[in-house]
Amino acid sequence: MEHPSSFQMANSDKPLALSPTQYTLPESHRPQLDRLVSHSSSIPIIDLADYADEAIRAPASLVHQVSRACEQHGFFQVINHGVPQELCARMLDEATRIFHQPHQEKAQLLSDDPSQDAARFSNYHLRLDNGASQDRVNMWSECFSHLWHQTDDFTSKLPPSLGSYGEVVSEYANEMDALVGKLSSLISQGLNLKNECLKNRIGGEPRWRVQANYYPPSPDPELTLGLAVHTDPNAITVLLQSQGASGLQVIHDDKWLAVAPLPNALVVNLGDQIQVLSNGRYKSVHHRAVSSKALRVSLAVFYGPNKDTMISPIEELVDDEHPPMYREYKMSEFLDQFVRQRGKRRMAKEIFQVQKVAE
Ligand SMILES: O=C(O)CCC(=O)C(=O)O
Ligand SMILES: [Fe+2]
Repeated sequence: MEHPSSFQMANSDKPLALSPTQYTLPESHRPQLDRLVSHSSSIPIIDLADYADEAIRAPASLVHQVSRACEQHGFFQVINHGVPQELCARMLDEATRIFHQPHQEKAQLLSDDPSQDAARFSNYHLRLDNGASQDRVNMWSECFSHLWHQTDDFTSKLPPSLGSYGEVVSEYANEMDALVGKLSSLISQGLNLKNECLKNRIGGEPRWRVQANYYPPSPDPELTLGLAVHTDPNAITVLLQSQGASGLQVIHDDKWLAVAPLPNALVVNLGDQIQVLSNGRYKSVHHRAVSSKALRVSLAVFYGPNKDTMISPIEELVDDEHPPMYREYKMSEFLDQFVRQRGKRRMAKEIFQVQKVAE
């Protein structure tokens, strides 16, 4: 058995052993997998077959399904989403391959700086409260992330060592652009807004970030975590996950709900900016990735406002009965907060919440 040292988990060809200090969660932070709410219930599954063009009004039943999912779960899966199945498979293969590159190649892109926009490998951690015998625990995962721009030279900005990853992610991200267009239109319609309202508020030069997550088989899934509980800081996230092992869990009614990988489905979740723009009507929901005995790979595409964009609740959603829940802020302010609270259960949007005045 091998103890994974810094960032070589995906490179080991032997089963990994748990080092007691680096990756083992103290009892107070273990995932308590046996307390999971039953696998029979899940997040909504929404069929997009009847919605091909973001500019047209969607059938009322579809808008209703999306709106209910956004209000009640903040998460749903989409099927018949228009992204070719063969491309999704290639994308996951490429993501898996880059984690298997020789460690020396990956080490050159290793960075602990969360504000870095260029491609980087990293490993998340959980900061423990003062007084615990250890102050941090590494997550049982490796991540690779970078910004994506819809420009011709995007792939040339990625390190050449990544090989064909660049072309595939570019093709995939173009598909995400089309899908996110449909999703933001449906979400706008659910809020009784014009189709293009959310897209306009997020802005003509949105920030797109891609993050591949590699979760190696864990010797004891009860003692490790793939990704600690968090909400996404962007507007809309689309997650592609490998088949087989399930790992994503979302909070629903104060309980953990597992999001089973469905063939040919993509997981959609709302990020913090939709909660703010919708004046609290649609929820950015806490989620985490738990470990399992099998390998799991996922690839998240994050769509959100760029750093210069001003964000505040949309005027049409504010009235006497629904006063603004958040003050206006610049997205860079939000991201600064997000980085500052790293390793913790973040409360970034709460910083911008309008305090209720006691009557
Ligand atoms: O891998 C997953 O299921 C979750 C990934 C995730 O939440 C993230 O990258 O923000
Ligand atoms: Fe997430």
